[in-house]
Amino acid sequence: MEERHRRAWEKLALYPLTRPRGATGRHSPRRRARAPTRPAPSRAVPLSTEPARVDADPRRADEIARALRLAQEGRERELEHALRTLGFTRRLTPRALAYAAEYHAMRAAAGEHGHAPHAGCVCALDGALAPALLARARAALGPDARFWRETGYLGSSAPVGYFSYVHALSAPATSAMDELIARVRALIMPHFPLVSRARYAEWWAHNRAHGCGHQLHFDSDNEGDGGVRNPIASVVLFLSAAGGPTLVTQQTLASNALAPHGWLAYPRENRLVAFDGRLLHSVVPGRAAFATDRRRVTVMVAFWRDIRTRDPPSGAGAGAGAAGASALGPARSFPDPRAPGTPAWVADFAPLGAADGGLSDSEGGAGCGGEVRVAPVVPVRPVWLHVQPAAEEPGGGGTGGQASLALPPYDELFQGL
Ligand SMILES: O=C(O)CCC(=O)C(=O)O
Ligand SMILES: [Fe+2]
Repeated sequence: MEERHRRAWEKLALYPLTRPRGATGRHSPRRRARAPTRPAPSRAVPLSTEPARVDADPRRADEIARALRLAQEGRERELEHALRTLGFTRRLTPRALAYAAEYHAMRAAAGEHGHAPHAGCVCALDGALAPALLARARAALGPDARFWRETGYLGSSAPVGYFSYVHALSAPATSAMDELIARVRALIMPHFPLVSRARYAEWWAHNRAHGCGHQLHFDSDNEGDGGVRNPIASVVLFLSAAGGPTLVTQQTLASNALAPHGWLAYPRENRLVAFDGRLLHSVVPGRAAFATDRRRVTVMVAFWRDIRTRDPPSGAGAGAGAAGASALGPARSFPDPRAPGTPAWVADFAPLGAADGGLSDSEGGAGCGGEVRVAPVVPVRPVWLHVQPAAEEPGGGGTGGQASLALPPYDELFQGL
Protein backbone atom coordinates (compact mmCIF):
# COMPACT_ATOMS: atom_id res chain seq x y z
CA MET A 1 0.00 0.00 0.00
CA GLU A 2 1.22 3.46 -0.76
CA GLU A 3 2.37 5.34 2.28
CA ARG A 4 -0.07 8.21 1.79
CA HIS A 5 -2.96 5.76 1.69
CA ARG A 6 -1.75 4.08 4.81
CA ARG A 7 -1.64 7.43 6.56
CA ALA A 8 -5.16 8.29 5.46
CA TRP A 9 -6.49 5.02 6.85
CA GLU A 10 -4.62 5.55 10.06
CA LYS A 11 -6.13 8.99 10.42
CA LEU A 12 -9.44 7.28 10.21
CA ALA A 13 -8.75 5.72 13.53
CA LEU A 14 -7.83 9.10 14.92
CA TYR A 15 -11.41 9.92 14.80
CA PRO A 16 -13.65 8.66 17.50
CA LEU A 17 -16.74 10.66 17.67
CA THR A 18 -19.89 11.46 19.22
CA ARG A 19 -21.45 12.86 16.15
CA PRO A 20 -24.88 13.07 17.50
CA ARG A 21 -25.73 15.42 14.84
CA GLY A 22 -23.62 14.52 11.97
CA ALA A 23 -23.65 10.88 12.06
CA THR A 24 -20.04 10.39 11.49
CA GLY A 25 -18.41 7.87 13.62
CA ARG A 26 -16.44 7.74 16.72
CA HIS A 27 -14.22 10.27 15.12
CA SER A 28 -14.01 13.96 15.26
CA PRO A 29 -14.39 15.62 11.92
CA ARG A 30 -11.21 17.55 12.18
CA ARG A 31 -9.38 14.29 12.08
CA ARG A 32 -11.16 12.81 9.12
CA ALA A 33 -9.21 11.39 6.31
CA ARG A 34 -9.78 14.33 4.03
CA ALA A 35 -10.65 17.11 6.33
CA PRO A 36 -11.00 19.87 3.76
CA THR A 37 -13.87 18.18 2.01
CA ARG A 38 -15.34 16.49 5.05
CA PRO A 39 -15.46 19.05 7.79
CA ALA A 40 -17.46 19.14 10.92
CA PRO A 41 -20.95 17.86 10.55
CA SER A 42 -23.55 20.48 11.00
CA ARG A 43 -24.36 21.19 14.60
CA ALA A 44 -28.02 20.99 13.79
CA VAL A 45 -29.56 18.11 15.63
CA PRO A 46 -31.20 15.77 13.17
CA LEU A 47 -34.64 15.40 14.60
CA SER A 48 -36.24 14.30 11.39
CA THR A 49 -35.60 11.19 9.39
CA GLU A 50 -33.41 13.15 7.01
CA PRO A 51 -30.03 11.61 6.40
CA ALA A 52 -27.25 13.46 8.16
CA ARG A 53 -24.97 15.74 6.23
CA VAL A 54 -21.32 15.15 6.82
CA ASP A 55 -19.80 17.13 4.00
CA ALA A 56 -18.96 20.76 4.59
CA ASP A 57 -19.74 21.83 1.10
CA PRO A 58 -23.53 22.02 1.11
CA ARG A 59 -23.76 21.32 -2.61
CA ARG A 60 -21.65 18.24 -2.29
CA ALA A 61 -23.60 17.18 0.78
CA ASP A 62 -26.80 17.46 -1.25
CA GLU A 63 -25.31 15.40 -4.04
CA ILE A 64 -24.19 12.72 -1.61
CA ALA A 65 -27.67 12.67 -0.07
CA ARG A 66 -29.12 12.30 -3.55
CA ALA A 67 -26.70 9.48 -4.33
CA LEU A 68 -27.80 7.72 -1.16
CA ARG A 69 -31.41 7.97 -2.27
CA LEU A 70 -30.46 6.53 -5.66
CA ALA A 71 -28.64 3.69 -3.92
CA GLN A 72 -31.58 3.02 -1.62
CA GLU A 73 -33.97 3.00 -4.56
CA GLY A 74 -31.78 0.71 -6.64
CA ARG A 75 -31.34 3.27 -9.42
CA GLU A 76 -28.00 1.82 -10.35
CA ARG A 77 -27.27 3.66 -13.53
CA GLU A 78 -27.99 7.10 -12.14
CA LEU A 79 -26.10 6.17 -9.02
CA GLU A 80 -23.00 5.17 -10.94
CA HIS A 81 -23.09 8.42 -12.82
CA ALA A 82 -23.53 10.48 -9.66
CA LEU A 83 -20.73 8.67 -7.87
CA ARG A 84 -18.32 9.10 -10.74
CA THR A 85 -19.07 12.80 -10.77
CA LEU A 86 -18.41 12.98 -7.05
CA GLY A 87 -15.09 11.19 -7.42
CA PHE A 88 -15.96 7.95 -5.64
CA THR A 89 -14.30 4.83 -7.02
CA ARG A 90 -15.86 2.19 -4.74
CA ARG A 91 -19.25 1.94 -3.14
CA LEU A 92 -20.85 -0.13 -0.48
CA THR A 93 -22.86 -2.99 -1.86
CA PRO A 94 -26.62 -2.52 -2.24
CA ARG A 95 -26.88 -5.33 0.30
CA ALA A 96 -25.82 -2.72 2.82
CA LEU A 97 -26.99 0.64 1.46
CA ALA A 98 -30.32 -0.70 0.23
CA TYR A 99 -30.55 -3.22 3.02
CA ALA A 100 -33.60 -5.41 3.04
CA ALA A 101 -35.85 -5.78 6.04
CA GLU A 102 -34.19 -8.17 8.44
CA TYR A 103 -36.41 -11.13 7.68
CA HIS A 104 -35.86 -10.87 3.93
CA ALA A 105 -32.15 -10.29 4.33
CA MET A 106 -31.89 -13.46 6.39
CA ARG A 107 -33.89 -15.44 3.87
CA ALA A 108 -31.70 -14.22 1.04
CA ALA A 109 -28.52 -14.97 2.96
CA ALA A 110 -29.72 -18.42 3.95
CA GLY A 111 -29.78 -19.51 0.34
CA GLU A 112 -26.15 -18.61 -0.20
CA HIS A 113 -22.97 -20.41 0.61
CA GLY A 114 -19.35 -19.54 0.92
CA HIS A 115 -19.60 -16.66 3.32
CA ALA A 116 -16.93 -16.21 5.89
CA PRO A 117 -18.01 -17.65 9.22
CA HIS A 118 -18.64 -14.88 11.66
CA ALA A 119 -17.44 -16.72 14.75
CA GLY A 120 -14.63 -14.78 16.33
CA CYS A 121 -15.51 -11.69 14.30
CA VAL A 122 -19.04 -10.77 15.28
CA CYS A 123 -21.92 -12.19 17.27
CA ALA A 124 -25.38 -10.92 18.11
CA LEU A 125 -27.60 -11.83 21.05
CA ASP A 126 -31.21 -10.94 21.72
CA GLY A 127 -32.67 -10.46 25.17
CA ALA A 128 -29.31 -9.27 26.43
CA LEU A 129 -30.48 -7.40 29.53
CA ALA A 130 -32.95 -8.65 32.08
CA PRO A 131 -36.14 -6.57 32.12
CA ALA A 132 -35.23 -4.52 35.19
CA LEU A 133 -31.80 -3.65 33.89
CA LEU A 134 -33.17 -2.87 30.44
CA ALA A 135 -35.74 -0.56 32.00
CA ARG A 136 -33.01 1.18 33.98
CA ALA A 137 -30.82 1.50 30.89
CA ARG A 138 -33.72 2.95 28.93
CA ALA A 139 -34.54 5.41 31.70
CA ALA A 140 -30.91 6.54 31.78
CA LEU A 141 -30.06 6.47 28.08
CA GLY A 142 -33.29 5.84 26.16
CA PRO A 143 -34.45 8.23 23.46
CA ASP A 144 -35.97 10.68 25.94
CA ALA A 145 -33.47 10.39 28.76
CA ARG A 146 -32.21 13.66 30.20
CA PHE A 147 -28.64 12.44 29.59
CA TRP A 148 -28.77 13.67 26.00
CA ARG A 149 -29.71 17.25 26.79
CA GLU A 150 -27.74 17.59 29.99
CA THR A 151 -24.54 16.48 28.35
CA GLY A 152 -25.26 18.67 25.34
CA TYR A 153 -25.36 15.69 22.98
CA LEU A 154 -28.75 16.92 21.82
CA GLY A 155 -30.09 20.42 21.77
CA SER A 156 -26.88 22.25 22.48
CA SER A 157 -25.61 25.08 20.37
CA ALA A 158 -22.06 24.50 21.58
CA PRO A 159 -20.35 21.49 20.07
CA VAL A 160 -19.87 18.49 22.27
CA GLY A 161 -17.21 16.16 21.00
CA TYR A 162 -16.72 12.50 21.60
CA PHE A 163 -17.04 11.61 25.26
CA SER A 164 -16.89 8.31 27.08
CA TYR A 165 -16.56 6.85 30.56
CA VAL A 166 -14.20 4.20 31.86
CA HIS A 167 -15.09 1.65 34.54
CA ALA A 168 -12.59 -0.61 36.27
CA LEU A 169 -13.92 -4.15 36.08
CA SER A 170 -12.41 -5.09 39.42
CA ALA A 171 -14.34 -2.41 41.31
CA PRO A 172 -17.65 -3.23 42.99
CA ALA A 173 -20.74 -2.23 41.03
CA THR A 174 -21.87 1.22 42.11
CA SER A 175 -24.01 2.11 39.11
CA ALA A 176 -26.40 0.48 36.70
CA MET A 177 -23.72 0.97 34.08
CA ASP A 178 -21.39 -1.28 36.09
CA GLU A 179 -24.19 -3.83 36.11
CA LEU A 180 -24.80 -3.47 32.41
CA ILE A 181 -21.10 -3.85 31.67
CA ALA A 182 -20.81 -6.97 33.83
CA ARG A 183 -23.82 -8.47 32.13
CA VAL A 184 -22.57 -7.71 28.64
CA ARG A 185 -19.13 -9.00 29.47
CA ALA A 186 -20.49 -12.29 30.76
CA LEU A 187 -22.61 -12.72 27.65
CA ILE A 188 -19.83 -12.14 25.16
CA MET A 189 -17.11 -14.03 27.02
CA PRO A 190 -17.86 -17.36 25.31
CA HIS A 191 -17.61 -15.64 21.94
CA PHE A 192 -14.61 -13.44 22.70
CA PRO A 193 -12.62 -15.29 25.37
CA LEU A 194 -9.94 -12.59 25.48
CA VAL A 195 -12.51 -10.39 27.15
CA SER A 196 -11.77 -12.41 30.29
CA ARG A 197 -8.46 -10.54 30.38
CA ALA A 198 -10.09 -7.14 30.14
CA ARG A 199 -9.58 -4.91 33.16
CA TYR A 200 -11.56 -1.90 31.99
CA ALA A 201 -14.67 -1.12 30.03
CA GLU A 202 -15.26 2.15 28.26
CA TRP A 203 -18.79 3.20 27.26
CA TRP A 204 -20.35 5.91 25.18
CA ALA A 205 -23.75 6.24 23.55
CA HIS A 206 -25.51 7.53 20.47
CA ASN A 207 -28.98 8.85 19.77
CA ARG A 208 -29.56 9.36 16.05
CA ALA A 209 -32.36 10.07 13.67
CA HIS A 210 -33.34 7.07 11.56
CA GLY A 211 -31.57 8.34 8.46
CA CYS A 212 -28.27 9.05 10.20
CA GLY A 213 -25.42 6.69 9.67
CA HIS A 214 -21.97 6.61 11.15
CA GLN A 215 -18.91 6.43 8.97
CA LEU A 216 -16.65 3.43 8.74
CA HIS A 217 -14.09 3.66 11.50
CA PHE A 218 -11.94 1.76 13.93
CA ASP A 219 -12.68 2.11 17.61
CA SER A 220 -9.58 3.49 19.23
CA ASP A 221 -8.34 4.75 22.56
CA ASN A 222 -8.44 8.52 22.93
CA GLU A 223 -9.59 9.06 19.36
CA GLY A 224 -6.33 7.58 18.17
CA ASP A 225 -4.21 10.41 19.55
CA GLY A 226 -0.82 9.07 20.43
CA GLY A 227 -1.24 5.97 18.30
CA VAL A 228 -4.16 3.83 17.34
CA ARG A 229 -5.09 1.19 19.84
CA ASN A 230 -8.14 -1.00 19.43
CA PRO A 231 -10.15 -2.57 22.24
CA ILE A 232 -10.28 -6.34 22.69
CA ALA A 233 -13.92 -6.31 21.70
CA SER A 234 -16.57 -3.69 21.11
CA VAL A 235 -20.26 -4.07 21.85
CA VAL A 236 -23.26 -2.22 20.47
CA LEU A 237 -26.37 -2.57 22.63
CA PHE A 238 -29.56 -1.38 20.96
CA LEU A 239 -32.02 0.45 23.18
CA SER A 240 -34.42 0.97 20.30
CA ALA A 241 -35.25 -0.54 16.94
CA ALA A 242 -34.79 2.28 14.49
CA GLY A 243 -32.20 3.29 11.95
CA GLY A 244 -29.93 1.25 9.74
CA PRO A 245 -27.97 -1.86 10.64
CA THR A 246 -24.48 -1.90 12.05
CA LEU A 247 -22.02 -3.05 9.38
CA VAL A 248 -18.93 -4.90 10.58
CA THR A 249 -16.26 -5.75 8.02
CA GLN A 250 -13.29 -8.04 8.29
CA GLN A 251 -10.90 -5.20 7.65
CA THR A 252 -8.39 -4.18 10.32
CA LEU A 253 -6.00 -1.27 10.43
CA ALA A 254 -3.24 -3.70 9.46
CA SER A 255 -5.12 -4.83 6.35
CA ASN A 256 -3.59 -3.98 3.03
CA ALA A 257 -6.86 -4.55 1.27
CA LEU A 258 -10.53 -3.81 1.53
CA ALA A 259 -12.40 -6.58 3.23
CA PRO A 260 -14.37 -8.89 0.98
CA HIS A 261 -16.58 -9.96 3.88
CA GLY A 262 -18.82 -8.12 6.23
CA TRP A 263 -21.91 -8.62 8.34
CA LEU A 264 -25.01 -6.60 9.01
CA ALA A 265 -26.55 -6.62 12.46
CA TYR A 266 -30.02 -5.13 12.58
CA PRO A 267 -31.30 -2.84 15.33
CA ARG A 268 -33.68 -4.43 17.77
CA GLU A 269 -34.34 -3.36 21.32
CA ASN A 270 -32.18 -5.27 23.79
CA ARG A 271 -30.06 -6.81 21.03
CA LEU A 272 -26.36 -6.85 21.63
CA VAL A 273 -23.82 -6.98 18.81
CA ALA A 274 -20.24 -7.75 19.77
CA PHE A 275 -17.26 -7.76 17.45
CA ASP A 276 -13.52 -8.03 17.49
CA GLY A 277 -12.36 -4.54 18.45
CA ARG A 278 -9.92 -4.39 15.55
CA LEU A 279 -12.59 -4.49 12.87
CA LEU A 280 -13.67 -1.61 10.65
CA HIS A 281 -17.36 -0.91 11.16
CA SER A 282 -20.08 1.63 10.56
CA VAL A 283 -23.77 2.35 10.80
CA VAL A 284 -25.62 2.22 7.50
CA PRO A 285 -27.97 5.21 7.13
CA GLY A 286 -31.56 4.16 7.77
CA ARG A 287 -33.48 3.55 4.55
CA ALA A 288 -36.09 6.09 3.58
CA ALA A 289 -38.39 3.17 2.77
CA PHE A 290 -38.35 2.15 6.44
CA ALA A 291 -38.45 5.71 7.77
CA THR A 292 -39.63 6.22 11.29
CA ASP A 293 -39.62 9.08 13.75
CA ARG A 294 -38.16 6.79 16.35
CA ARG A 295 -34.52 7.33 17.12
CA ARG A 296 -31.70 4.86 16.91
CA VAL A 297 -30.25 4.70 20.39
CA THR A 298 -27.22 2.57 21.14
CA VAL A 299 -24.83 2.11 24.02
CA MET A 300 -21.33 1.06 23.07
CA VAL A 301 -19.03 -0.81 25.44
CA ALA A 302 -15.38 -1.41 24.56
CA PHE A 303 -13.35 -3.84 26.64
CA TRP A 304 -9.74 -2.99 27.31
CA ARG A 305 -6.88 -4.72 28.96
CA ASP A 306 -5.49 -1.27 29.68
CA ILE A 307 -6.82 2.19 29.12
CA ARG A 308 -5.83 5.40 30.79
CA THR A 309 -8.56 7.37 32.48
CA ARG A 310 -8.30 10.97 31.40
CA ASP A 311 -10.01 13.12 33.98
CA PRO A 312 -9.84 16.89 33.74
CA PRO A 313 -8.36 18.84 36.63
CA SER A 314 -10.63 18.55 39.63
CA GLY A 315 -13.33 21.14 39.92
CA ALA A 316 -14.87 20.70 36.50
CA GLY A 317 -18.31 19.15 36.59
CA ALA A 318 -19.26 16.13 34.58
CA GLY A 319 -21.90 17.58 32.31
CA ALA A 320 -22.11 20.20 29.65
CA GLY A 321 -23.10 23.74 30.39
CA ALA A 322 -21.05 26.68 31.41
CA ALA A 323 -18.96 25.01 34.06
CA GLY A 324 -19.06 21.42 33.04
CA ALA A 325 -18.53 21.20 29.32
CA SER A 326 -14.80 20.83 29.68
CA ALA A 327 -15.33 17.75 31.79
CA LEU A 328 -16.73 15.81 28.86
CA GLY A 329 -14.17 13.97 26.82
CA PRO A 330 -12.76 10.56 26.07
CA ALA A 331 -12.21 8.05 28.87
CA ARG A 332 -13.44 9.99 31.88
CA SER A 333 -14.17 8.36 35.22
CA PHE A 334 -17.86 7.78 35.70
CA PRO A 335 -19.11 10.68 37.84
CA ASP A 336 -19.62 10.03 41.52
CA PRO A 337 -23.30 10.67 42.19
CA ARG A 338 -22.46 12.14 45.61
CA ALA A 339 -19.83 14.57 44.40
CA PRO A 340 -20.80 18.22 44.37
CA GLY A 341 -21.67 19.47 40.91
CA THR A 342 -22.45 16.05 39.51
CA PRO A 343 -25.13 16.49 36.87
CA ALA A 344 -28.61 15.17 37.50
CA TRP A 345 -28.46 12.48 34.81
CA VAL A 346 -26.00 10.48 36.89
CA ALA A 347 -28.81 9.68 39.33
CA ASP A 348 -30.58 7.77 36.56
CA PHE A 349 -27.79 5.19 36.75
CA ALA A 350 -28.52 4.11 40.32
CA PRO A 351 -27.62 0.44 40.66
CA LEU A 352 -30.35 -2.14 40.82
CA GLY A 353 -28.50 -4.53 43.04
CA ALA A 354 -28.79 -8.29 42.92
CA ALA A 355 -32.36 -8.41 44.18
CA ASP A 356 -33.66 -6.64 41.14
CA GLY A 357 -31.83 -8.87 38.75
CA GLY A 358 -29.26 -6.28 37.80
CA LEU A 359 -25.98 -7.82 38.74
CA SER A 360 -27.27 -11.05 40.10
CA ASP A 361 -23.94 -12.71 40.62
CA SER A 362 -20.32 -11.85 40.11
CA GLU A 363 -20.58 -12.69 36.45
CA GLY A 364 -23.81 -10.84 35.98
CA GLY A 365 -25.03 -13.95 34.29
CA ALA A 366 -27.39 -16.06 36.30
CA GLY A 367 -30.81 -15.15 37.54
CA CYS A 368 -31.10 -12.22 35.20
CA GLY A 369 -34.43 -13.38 33.89
CA GLY A 370 -35.45 -13.54 30.28
CA GLU A 371 -34.02 -15.82 27.68
CA VAL A 372 -30.94 -14.81 25.74
CA ARG A 373 -30.98 -16.03 22.16
CA VAL A 374 -28.36 -15.94 19.44
CA ALA A 375 -29.54 -13.39 16.90
CA PRO A 376 -28.77 -13.50 13.22
CA VAL A 377 -26.10 -11.49 11.52
CA VAL A 378 -26.48 -11.17 7.79
CA PRO A 379 -23.36 -11.93 5.80
CA VAL A 380 -22.43 -9.41 3.14
CA ARG A 381 -20.10 -10.38 0.35
CA PRO A 382 -18.68 -8.53 -1.44
CA VAL A 383 -18.72 -5.47 0.73
CA TRP A 384 -17.48 -3.16 -2.02
CA LEU A 385 -18.33 -2.65 -5.65
CA HIS A 386 -16.40 -0.70 -8.23
CA VAL A 387 -17.84 2.51 -9.47
CA GLN A 388 -17.48 1.81 -13.17
CA PRO A 389 -15.31 4.22 -15.13
CA ALA A 390 -17.39 6.13 -17.67
CA ALA A 391 -16.24 4.16 -20.70
CA GLU A 392 -17.28 0.95 -19.05
CA GLU A 393 -20.63 2.22 -18.00
CA PRO A 394 -22.96 -0.74 -17.97
CA GLY A 395 -25.85 -0.68 -20.37
CA GLY A 396 -28.21 0.02 -17.54
CA GLY A 397 -29.19 -1.62 -14.32
CA GLY A 398 -25.62 -2.81 -13.92
CA THR A 399 -24.58 -3.87 -10.50
CA GLY A 400 -20.94 -2.84 -10.79
CA GLY A 401 -18.15 -5.36 -10.50
CA GLN A 402 -16.81 -6.62 -7.22
CA ALA A 403 -14.16 -4.07 -6.32
CA SER A 404 -10.51 -4.99 -6.49
CA LEU A 405 -9.45 -5.17 -2.93
CA ALA A 406 -6.39 -2.91 -3.14
CA LEU A 407 -6.86 -0.29 -0.47
CA PRO A 408 -7.97 3.01 -2.00
CA PRO A 409 -7.94 6.38 -0.27
CA TYR A 410 -10.68 6.46 2.32
CA ASP A 411 -12.52 9.30 0.67
CA GLU A 412 -12.99 7.34 -2.53
CA LEU A 413 -15.37 5.00 -0.72
CA PHE A 414 -19.04 5.82 -1.02
CA GLN A 415 -20.79 4.91 2.22
CA GLY A 416 -23.91 6.99 1.70
CA LEU A 417 -22.64 9.76 3.99
O1 LIG B 1 -24.33 2.53 16.85
C1 LIG B 1 -23.71 1.62 16.28
O2 LIG B 1 -24.28 0.68 15.71
C2 LIG B 1 -22.21 1.63 16.25
C3 LIG B 1 -21.60 2.95 16.65
C4 LIG B 1 -20.11 2.89 16.69
O3 LIG B 1 -19.48 2.13 16.03
C5 LIG B 1 -19.40 3.81 17.58
O4 LIG B 1 -20.02 4.70 18.18
O5 LIG B 1 -18.18 3.66 17.72
FE1 LIG C 1 -17.40 2.18 16.62
